[in-house]
Amino acid sequence: MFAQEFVLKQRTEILHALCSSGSAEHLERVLDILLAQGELTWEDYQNIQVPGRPLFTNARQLLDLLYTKGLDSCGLFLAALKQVLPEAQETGLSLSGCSPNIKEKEAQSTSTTQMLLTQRPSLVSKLQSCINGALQALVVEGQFTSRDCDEVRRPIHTPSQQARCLLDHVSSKGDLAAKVLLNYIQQKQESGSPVNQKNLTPPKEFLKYQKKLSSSVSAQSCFLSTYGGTSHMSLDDIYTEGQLELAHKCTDLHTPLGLEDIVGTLGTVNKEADTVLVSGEAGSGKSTLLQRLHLLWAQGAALQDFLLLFPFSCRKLNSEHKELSVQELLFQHCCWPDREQEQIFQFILDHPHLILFTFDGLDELKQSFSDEHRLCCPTQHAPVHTLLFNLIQGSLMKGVQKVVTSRPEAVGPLLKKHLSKEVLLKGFSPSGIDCFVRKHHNDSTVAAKVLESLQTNTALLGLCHNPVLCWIVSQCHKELLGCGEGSPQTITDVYLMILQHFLQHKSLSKSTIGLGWLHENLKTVLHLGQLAFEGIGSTCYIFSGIELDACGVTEQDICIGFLIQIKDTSSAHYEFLHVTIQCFFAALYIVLSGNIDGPTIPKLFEMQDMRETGLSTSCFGACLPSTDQQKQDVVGEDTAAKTSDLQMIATFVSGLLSQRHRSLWLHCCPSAVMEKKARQVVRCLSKGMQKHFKSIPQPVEGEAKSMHAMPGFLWLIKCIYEMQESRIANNAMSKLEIDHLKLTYCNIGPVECTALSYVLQHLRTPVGLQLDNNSVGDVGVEQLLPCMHVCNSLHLRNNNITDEGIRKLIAKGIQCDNFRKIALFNNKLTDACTQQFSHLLKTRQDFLSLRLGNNNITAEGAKQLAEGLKFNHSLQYLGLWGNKIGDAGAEALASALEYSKSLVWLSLVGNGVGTAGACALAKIVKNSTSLEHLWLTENCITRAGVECLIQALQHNTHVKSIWLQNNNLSLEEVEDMTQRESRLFF
Ligand SMILES: Nc1ncnc2c1ncn2[C@@H]1O[C@H](COP(=O)(O)OP(=O)(O)OP(=O)(O)O)[C@@H](O)[C@H]1O
Repeated sequence: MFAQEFVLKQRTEILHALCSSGSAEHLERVLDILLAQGELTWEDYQNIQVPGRPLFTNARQLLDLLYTKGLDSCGLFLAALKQVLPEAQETGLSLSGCSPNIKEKEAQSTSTTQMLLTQRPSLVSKLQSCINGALQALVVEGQFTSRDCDEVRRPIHTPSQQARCLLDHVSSKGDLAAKVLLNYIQQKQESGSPVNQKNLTPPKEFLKYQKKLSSSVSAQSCFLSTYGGTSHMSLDDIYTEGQLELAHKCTDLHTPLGLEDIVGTLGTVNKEADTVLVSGEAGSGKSTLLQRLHLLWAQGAALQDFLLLFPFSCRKLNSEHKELSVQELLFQHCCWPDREQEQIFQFILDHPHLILFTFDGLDELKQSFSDEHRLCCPTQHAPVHTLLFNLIQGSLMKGVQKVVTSRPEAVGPLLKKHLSKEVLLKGFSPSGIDCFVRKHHNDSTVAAKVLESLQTNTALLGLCHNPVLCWIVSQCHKELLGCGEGSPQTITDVYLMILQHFLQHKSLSKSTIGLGWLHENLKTVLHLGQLAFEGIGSTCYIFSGIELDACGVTEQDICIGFLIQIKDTSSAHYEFLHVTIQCFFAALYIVLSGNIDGPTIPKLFEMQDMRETGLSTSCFGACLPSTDQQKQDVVGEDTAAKTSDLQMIATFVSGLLSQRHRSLWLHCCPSAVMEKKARQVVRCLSKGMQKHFKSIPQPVEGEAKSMHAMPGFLWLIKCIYEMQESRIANNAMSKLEIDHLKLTYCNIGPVECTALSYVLQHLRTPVGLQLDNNSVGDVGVEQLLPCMHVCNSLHLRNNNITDEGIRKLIAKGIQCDNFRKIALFNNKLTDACTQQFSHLLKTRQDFLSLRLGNNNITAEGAKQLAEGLKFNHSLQYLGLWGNKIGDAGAEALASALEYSKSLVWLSLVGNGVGTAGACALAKIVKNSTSLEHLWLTENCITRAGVECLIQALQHNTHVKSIWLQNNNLSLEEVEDMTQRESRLFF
């Protein structure tokens, strides 16, 4: 059959092959090849790839065009299709007889930009793994602006789409940009492959093993388990970039951390170690991130410096009770070599730097990390956890790179010693939430409605920064959009929503209306609850059929969808969709089961105290039914995961027993029992808070009474928030008398801000709230508004806050009489927010301190601030270090502050104010009757500028110091001027 006729006759099959996955990737790869071949012009390409148009329409457009172009074009298309989708033939599309594989055009004597086109397919593949590096090279060479970078890095793009977008941008910039990019890729290739990988020819059997491992990794990682029982969603289609940060911030990092940076050298603090830790809260996306890395490696799109990648799940390793050697661990748990095992293993031992191990969920391992049992010999047998700990330390198979994930609680100092670096995964950014919701919903109208409803419920929006909650909200969009006023506010509300969603959608009886849905499914909830509860007690997240039977879990219960079958185990084993769902069911069991006795709830809440006092946390075992002696024996192991799980269960128990959910349990449990359990929770929370308050040291005379958060404080606050009863919050806080509450480096995001604000608004006396170095963000700022009236100062250094957050914060702050100081260093503020501050200064004649250091404020912003300062008579501290106000900004401030009677301290360090700026500022030095300290370090000021300041100082005795380090002054000048004026500091 001629190619043209084939394209016409098999049109439906071709369209199906190209588009049925829902992902645009296949079509785009075919287009890449045709562009490279010159078969499609740039104009053709743009007519086909119309953004926002359905994928099928784009594909049809391509087929129509090819048909009109004729026989050769159709032939080349079919060959391209065969190259992109070799498996298409198995799905009924016969491509045999089509033209042979296409090779990219040799780079003829074309321009460099044309080379981007002719080599497009391979460039797309190479670039995916190094987008950030390529962007940085283009920025450094002045070819790209930060706006270009943002365009390319739009989170809605998959890595391959980012690569294409980068190529298109570079093409539009011309030959020079193209040259920079091609040079970068070449250098990356040369330096990227370790020296001995370049000339390395691994044995044939090794290459076969590599292929087998890679296809098994690909098969394991291409789907997400949370979509397992509900719909089909490939990881490629749903994966959304999370926010990654180095635990030890590195100052020269200008671009956000990318996936490949996790294993790169960036941010390494211990060069001797080979283990990177990715830590993050439950549901922050650690397993999904590893899954993404695995898939990219298997697709050849990232981590190509590693010949083999061995993925391990600590959850699964828990069920390995035999002693193994490392060789058995690798081959039995990841991929079995069909031949020449010894040869393959020897190759691995000889080239450790070409091997990557990943261990997901170290916190779920039954044993806590220890370095007691040393092991160096790869053939020696040992319990799996001993092998794992020795691999992490590098005593076994030194040089193999390891990536380990864990919740933060599990990371003790013992483990930290062996880490090359720690990367924090902080869930989705606001744009990540947007992107995820759009990817989750095929129907863009539904996505828009969900996003709109999140904008009107910022407490819920805050929760969606956690991907697992974002997934639930997207999954339950119908319930969400239908609930109007009563839309979810707390974590418990969100999990109740998914409970209702699954029970009503999958249960056989559809008659559930009103609140009856829970009562009708009570048995299922109790069966799953018992399984979850006992599992947590014994650090068990995987359940056999026998264990399911023991808790009465039936086939029908499984069909509801909360339990999913684990694929790669010999007999049927199940796990909960996510560990947070297991915790939720355990909490439901505590609330609903008649088997739960009196001390269970107090014991659950005492966990935190015990951890703080160093006691064993195995008491949860004592809550288990007394018949289950065998399980109680294993409960002795105290893992960090368990503490985190128990905290989460306690949070859910608080929410489930809150007054507003009581009606749900009406027909499920005697109300007297419910009341009793609720009273227990309230008592525990009140006791916990009292204990915290008692621990606050008495202030030294003359100093503020300050409270530093202790572990557990935020958790207690979150439990109080779950109860949504202001009486409880009021009782808890009204007795607290402190001047300053310090919660720095506490991993506070929007969710914690919501709870904090809910509770703090009940304080009787105002406090200084210090939240420096957290992840508050604009959404968190909005959550803090209800407690602004009790904050006399607010410290939000380094919290990812933008002008948008400030707009809302200041609009509220202006109305709060107590609010007098704000510190916002190291955020993302620009001139756009200075108008708000100007308004604040004009309106509030009692405002004392404004610190905006290290943001992006320029002369325009300084002029705006000056407008407000002209009318302000109270401000004492103004800090603008590390901005870019220049001489024009300095002049504006100087005019506004020249006769200030309040300003005591002014910092303009590192602002490029220059000599002209210094001379202008001399006016304040000369005429202000209040100024004491002026900071002008690092400002390119020359002798002439300092002379102006010296002259001004002659008129003023109030000024105590002017700091002038690192300006444009010679040693002689410094010596001379120091002698003339002792208040100058160089
Ligand atoms: N980057 C992401 N893109 C899309 N969905 C995600 C992403 N990260 C997480 N999710 C969603 O959230 C769910 C939970 O994420 P995941 O299991 O990776 O969290 P985790 O941090 O490993 O949790 P835990 O510590 O409790 O095991 C996933 O199953 C998926 O539905």
